Amino acid sequence: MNVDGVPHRTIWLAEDGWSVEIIDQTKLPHRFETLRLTSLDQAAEAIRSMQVRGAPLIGATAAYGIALAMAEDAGDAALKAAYDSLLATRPTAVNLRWALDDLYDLLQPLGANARAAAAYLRAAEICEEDVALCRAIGDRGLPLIEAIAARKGGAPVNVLTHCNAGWLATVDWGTATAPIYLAHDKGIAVKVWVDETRPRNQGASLTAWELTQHGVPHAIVADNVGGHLMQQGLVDLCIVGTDRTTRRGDVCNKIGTYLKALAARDNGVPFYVALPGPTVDWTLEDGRDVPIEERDAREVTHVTGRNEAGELATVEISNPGSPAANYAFDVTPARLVTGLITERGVCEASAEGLAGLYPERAGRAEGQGSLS
Ligand SMILES: CSC[C@H]1O[C@H](OP(=O)(O)O)[C@H](O)[C@@H]1O
Repeated sequence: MNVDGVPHRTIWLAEDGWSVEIIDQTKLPHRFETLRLTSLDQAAEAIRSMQVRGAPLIGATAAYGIALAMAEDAGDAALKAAYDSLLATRPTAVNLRWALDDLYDLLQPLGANARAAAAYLRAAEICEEDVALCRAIGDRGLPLIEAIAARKGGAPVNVLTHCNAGWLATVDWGTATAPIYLAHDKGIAVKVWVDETRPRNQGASLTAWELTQHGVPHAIVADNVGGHLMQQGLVDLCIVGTDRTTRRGDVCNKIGTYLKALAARDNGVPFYVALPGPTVDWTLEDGRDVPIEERDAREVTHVTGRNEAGELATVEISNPGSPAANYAFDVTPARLVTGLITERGVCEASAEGLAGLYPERAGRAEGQGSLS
């Protein structure tokens, strides 16, 4: 999407043809800085430190991480070590394992001298595929917003979203935001309630920044406000992203998503989840089996922002010495999900719904072991 009017993606091959550039999302919204990755370790650290984040973007970065590793050493041991190193960065987004398996299955049969070129080619393909998948999610989700707009006779469609499932979470377009961007570009009045999304504040710092860049009306709200907005009839639709959705439609997403789904159900607000095919984990049935990342407690006890002097600073916001728990994701059971917006269409959050859109994958899933 555009940054100050200039088209950008979140990750791209540098002009030297081998290093990889990313937007350093830990600096947003106060600094727009790009970072050049020149090694496997830098790619792994970019994922681990959330310089890049969001399931599809994590997958794309991992793919380029393998390519960077192959550029240095394309031997069997190096390939396996790169796979293991990147897999260990973050446990929840299934796109990470999906991309690593894709690259490994492609490269393992090749001779070492062919692996680097093949890896870079496939990483670029994964990025292009993600852009197309997310754009298609926009097309598939747009009618949901249009139908509400028609009912409201021109009054804004109020959409609540959680965390950042925007173009910063993908290579471009985003998942939850793709229908919003298309509706806005089509002249439909939308207003986005942006959950700040503690503790990393991806909503307040990333989604709000994206929407501002695109000119989409929005308001940041504290995470605990959403239920009140729904009770007051101020939310017409919830659209969130996901890091891993099981084959029966259980949705693992940023912590707090489950609570929003409960409030939506209690208030009759449609609750949709937007995802591309690679975010479905066909090997898992029950969402309670999805590995939930626990991150550093310091992300809860401290916050980074811009001080009065305009400098980025980190401050302690909690009682010094008090322990903190930092669960990064939760699972929304399929029964609370109105529908899944995928690049192939909108379906029920159920095994039948997903199998109907992805018959070739549902069939293969029988008997597969679970992905970690
Ligand atoms: C389109 S995937 C976006 C998904 O990823 C975010 O998690 P994180 O920022 O920790 O990578 C969040 O769960 C979003 O919904």
